[in-house]
Amino acid sequence: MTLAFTKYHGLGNDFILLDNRHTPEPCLSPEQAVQWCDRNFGIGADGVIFALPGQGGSDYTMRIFNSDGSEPEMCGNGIRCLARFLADLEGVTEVTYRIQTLAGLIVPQVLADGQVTVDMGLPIVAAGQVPTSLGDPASPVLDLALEVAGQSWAVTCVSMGNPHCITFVESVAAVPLAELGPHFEHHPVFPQRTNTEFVEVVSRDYLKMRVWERGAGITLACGTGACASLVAAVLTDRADRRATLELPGGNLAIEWLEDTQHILMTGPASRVFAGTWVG
Ligand SMILES: N[C@@H](CCC[C@H](N)C(=O)O)C(=O)O
Repeated sequence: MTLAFTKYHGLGNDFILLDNRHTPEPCLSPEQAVQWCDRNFGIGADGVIFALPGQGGSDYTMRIFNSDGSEPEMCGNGIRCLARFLADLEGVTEVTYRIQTLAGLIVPQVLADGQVTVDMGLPIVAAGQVPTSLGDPASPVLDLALEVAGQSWAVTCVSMGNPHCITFVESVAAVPLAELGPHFEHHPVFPQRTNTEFVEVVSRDYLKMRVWERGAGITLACGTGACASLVAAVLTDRADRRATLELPGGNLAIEWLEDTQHILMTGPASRVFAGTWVG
């Protein structure tokens, strides 16, 4: 099979972008996505993103397969990369897209300075919709005790269309992420698994975050995770509604708007190389 692809990253969270605008189904299977994401035997990436035709009035549709082949509902760094990819294909430098995703309609705006601002929609905090079996299904999970790997953690759960479990710690550098991540990801209280963020509050407008992603493991950044972490920090009175989220791969600006209750995320999206798969 011969197929053209382009590699992008958002703060080191890297993706293979495929121009799939002419057919409604992804051109790769989940199994092929696993092969393409392999960093030794394939191209190497945290996921594969498909630019599909629009539906229901949207300009385009985004679908994504994680590097383990699972399909998440949304991807924050990924949708910035998709917006940049589409702008590059269309030869424009400033544009706003309406993108349909499994998490609903998401609106990225490509800016002239190279940044991309995304209206990430509404956060979801009712436990039953994250989803988690922790606490009362109709209420938020805020600093609830959860036993993981023989230790009790105070967790807060937020969905940005995909599930996130946020734990506030004194030092993110001290967290044994590779050891703890799989235990959180596959914990029985998360029926669809979960992304797992550890957050250190530097100030009410500056948070440090590290992430173990569902279906991808440790990544350098997670856009939906940064949004979920800001929401968790506001709900537990640790942060204000606008903050910088410092990730190992760089910084994101996140704001939870008072009027619409939508989350805005601003950050870069970088094109790295284009190639042809000949496997
Ligand atoms: N890194 C992404 C999240 C990608 C999906 C995640 N692994 C999941 O399965 O929910 C982001 O930037 O949001």
